[in-house]
Amino acid sequence: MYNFDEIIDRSHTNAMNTDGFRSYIFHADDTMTFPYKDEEFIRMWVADMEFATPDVIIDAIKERLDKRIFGYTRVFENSYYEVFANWCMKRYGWTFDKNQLVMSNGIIPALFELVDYICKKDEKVLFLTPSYAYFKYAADHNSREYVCSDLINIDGYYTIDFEDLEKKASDEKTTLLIFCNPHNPTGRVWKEDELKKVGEIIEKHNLWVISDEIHCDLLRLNQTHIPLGKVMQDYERMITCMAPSKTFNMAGLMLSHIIIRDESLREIWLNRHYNFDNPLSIAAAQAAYEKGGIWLEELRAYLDENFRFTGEYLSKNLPNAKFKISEATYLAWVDLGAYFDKDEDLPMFFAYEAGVLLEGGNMFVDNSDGFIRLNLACPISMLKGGLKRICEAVNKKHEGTDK
Ligand SMILES: Cc1ncc(COP(=O)(O)O)c(C/N=C2\CONC2=O)c1O
Repeated sequence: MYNFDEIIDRSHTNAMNTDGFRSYIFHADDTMTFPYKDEEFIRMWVADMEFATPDVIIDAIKERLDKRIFGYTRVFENSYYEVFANWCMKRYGWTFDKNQLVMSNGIIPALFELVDYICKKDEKVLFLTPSYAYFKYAADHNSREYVCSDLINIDGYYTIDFEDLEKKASDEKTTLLIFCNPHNPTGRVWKEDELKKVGEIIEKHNLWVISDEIHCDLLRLNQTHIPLGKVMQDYERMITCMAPSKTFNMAGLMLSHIIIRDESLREIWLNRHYNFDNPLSIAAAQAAYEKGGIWLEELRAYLDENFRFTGEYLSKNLPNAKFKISEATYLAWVDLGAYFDKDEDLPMFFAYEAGVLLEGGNMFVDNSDGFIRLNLACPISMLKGGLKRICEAVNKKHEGTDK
């Protein structure tokens, strides 16, 4: 049994989570002050976990350290591919040809590059909203126009507006769909019928599609991930992005898998990459997929309980909040529209009034006003403290009103 209740001190580790919030959330420098000391904040924002990376991964890194030489390295041994391909087959019933796999030190940098390789200057990038903001930034960074298709929200359960998606996909200048599967921030796990409809639209309009599946292992226990590539087995204009970074809390090791089916696009990528990788990251990733399954199942059970607790706590203490337990990710997407005006800066409110760092609607491109996103990948004691502060701050704001 792993101890997910353990509070781990992350100070002096150059963690984005503890040291990067002023610039990332508030676009401010270190002179920005709050009524709370930095160490007094309860951090529920950036998507990494407060849990120790699995011991099997740490042991693999230590074993590689004992080899004592860290020269130029890339994945040469077939065992790496076999371990990852086996993981995909066992957990998703899907795999891919070894020659389609390239490595990237992150999915964000891969998105930034792929938009440039795929979309001509006057072409557009399409994605669903609310959205992880880096889909927008990948278009902005490359001076490509982006187009959003708003998801339909019915009492906190989000579905794809296929009519709107089709309409936007039919624009001949829209050539790339960035598809988030599972979806951040709504937590949806797209089902086979939904994926088939998306696939039909992609094929009909001959779109390129990047299926960003970074959250695909962080499922509630009753969910199963279906890669888009499994539904579109023969579609060449597809890139699938996966990584151990979210699953095993190793984003700082900067290793992700980009599976590029189209040979000419893969050639462009390889020609632009001096593609060496960090030997410690390779050792970590291989151990994760080879031996991390037991830890992952215990993590999933712990997260399911954190989600259950969150649902109960909010319904008791913030009855007008709308919240559906995410089908995947460790991110809770909570509609506080009943308590705040549309243009309220929610991250600022909760940092000042509750001492909680969280991400808020205006950080998810569009179709997200009045929402907060809470990272639940933390010990239950931390979660209880964060939820208590959040609810007290909202209720204090509304003291004397009927909300
Ligand atoms: C959908 C999605 N794609 C890519 C990434 C980042 O990939 P990387 O470059 O690390 O390989 C994230 C991380 N999501 C984060 C990170 O902090 N807050 C979030 O929502 C993500 O949610």
